[in-house]
Amino acid sequence: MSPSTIRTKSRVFKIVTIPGDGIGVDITEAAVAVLQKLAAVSGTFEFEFTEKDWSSKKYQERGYYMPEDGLDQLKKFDAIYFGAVGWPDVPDHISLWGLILPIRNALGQYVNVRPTRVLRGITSPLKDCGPGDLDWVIVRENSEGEYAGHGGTTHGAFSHAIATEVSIFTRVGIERIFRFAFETARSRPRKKLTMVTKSNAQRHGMVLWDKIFTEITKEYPDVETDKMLVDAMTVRMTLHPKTLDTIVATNLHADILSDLAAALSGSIGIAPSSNLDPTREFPSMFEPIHGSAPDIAGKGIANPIGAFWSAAEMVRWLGFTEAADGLMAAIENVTEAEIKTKDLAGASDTKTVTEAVCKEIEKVLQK
Ligand SMILES: NC(=O)C1=CN([C@@H]2O[C@H](COP(=O)(O)OP(=O)(O)OC[C@H]3O[C@@H](n4cnc5c(N)ncnc54)[C@H](O)[C@@H]3O)[C@@H](O)[C@H]2O)C=CC1
Ligand SMILES: CC(=O)C(=O)O
Ligand SMILES: [K+]
Ligand SMILES: [Mn+2]
Repeated sequence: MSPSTIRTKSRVFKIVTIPGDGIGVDITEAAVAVLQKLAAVSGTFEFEFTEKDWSSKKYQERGYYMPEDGLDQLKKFDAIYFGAVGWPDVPDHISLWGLILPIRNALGQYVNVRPTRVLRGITSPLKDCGPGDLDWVIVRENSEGEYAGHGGTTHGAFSHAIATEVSIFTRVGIERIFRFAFETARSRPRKKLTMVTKSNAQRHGMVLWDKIFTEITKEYPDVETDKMLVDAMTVRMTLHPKTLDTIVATNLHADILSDLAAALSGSIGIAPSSNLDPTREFPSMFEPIHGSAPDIAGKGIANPIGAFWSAAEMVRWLGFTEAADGLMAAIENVTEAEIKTKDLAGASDTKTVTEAVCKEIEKVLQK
């Protein structure tokens, strides 16, 4: 079959990949292989991948992470697949603010969705916590709050150095993230939303956060709600995981809680994230929640499951629910068969897990 005949049968999605640094490179390569297999087996869509070499290594060579028109380049694609950015020889605030944070901000990706559950075949560090006992979606505010980027440093070289890091909370930003969280909660069987705050100590931004939550709650009478202070939330997540379903939190709080959630579900290497522009004006970006893991980079042992789950979420966002569900089933068949990386107490490397998932995709989707 010539490429033109394939194109008349299926939709071609233009995906830009940014592998970045460390294990970001390994897991992006693995995710692309799995996405290609999924497209081939499903036959209803195709991917055309373009890779950008934007990374800390290139930053050191060229003096920039993205070229000046980098954000405009990204806007031409249907979706962005991201690995991780950050490397020990570049300060972490330079790498984050050179690549990932400008993308999230400039492309209107004000939501970061981070689902977590105990997959089949994976053991939670919590006792008596199997599949179904921990099944959460963390909705992270992804555009403002503690990561607004406002602040400055003066007298930096002196003993009286001063630095500010100003959290920004806007009515527009708070309303839109709560509405998204309520819609997410409403779409899930339990229709339950827990709001995380710290309005006891943070008496301005978090008080506005709480006030607007009370207002928006009235729009969703069918959703059960409760409210947790973030410190106590860590206790509830650990001791009473079954009592939680959908969770909404600020940029910093959700960043921390989602790493904890991943660890409680078995490993940080499993957890996915979707940086979404719900208006769909701009492309959304999909990436595992973990970073570049310099301690295991180059060893071929990174867990690719978080990358595959993120790929599944991308496929779902593009409108292919059956293929996304099929990919998740393939992943869980592989974890259940004990084909797992070291972080999950397994003995398989990245490549072996990737090949096993590709094989399962054929079994699950080629009926
Ligand atoms: N979105 C992004 O690009 C993110 C970037 N970072 C950056 O990544 C760099 C490293 O940050 P860390 O705090 O060490 O966090 P990290 O998530 O890279 O690693 C934390 C620990 O988890 C392990 N780990 C992470 N992913 C794994 C996987 N797929 N399989 C097996 N083990 C895995 C690592 O080996 C390490 O022991 C920093 O430069 C940081 O700024 C951190 C988080 C997100
Ligand atoms: C930067 C980071 O840690 C995150 O987005 O999860
Ligand atoms: K990442
Ligand atoms: Mn994080």
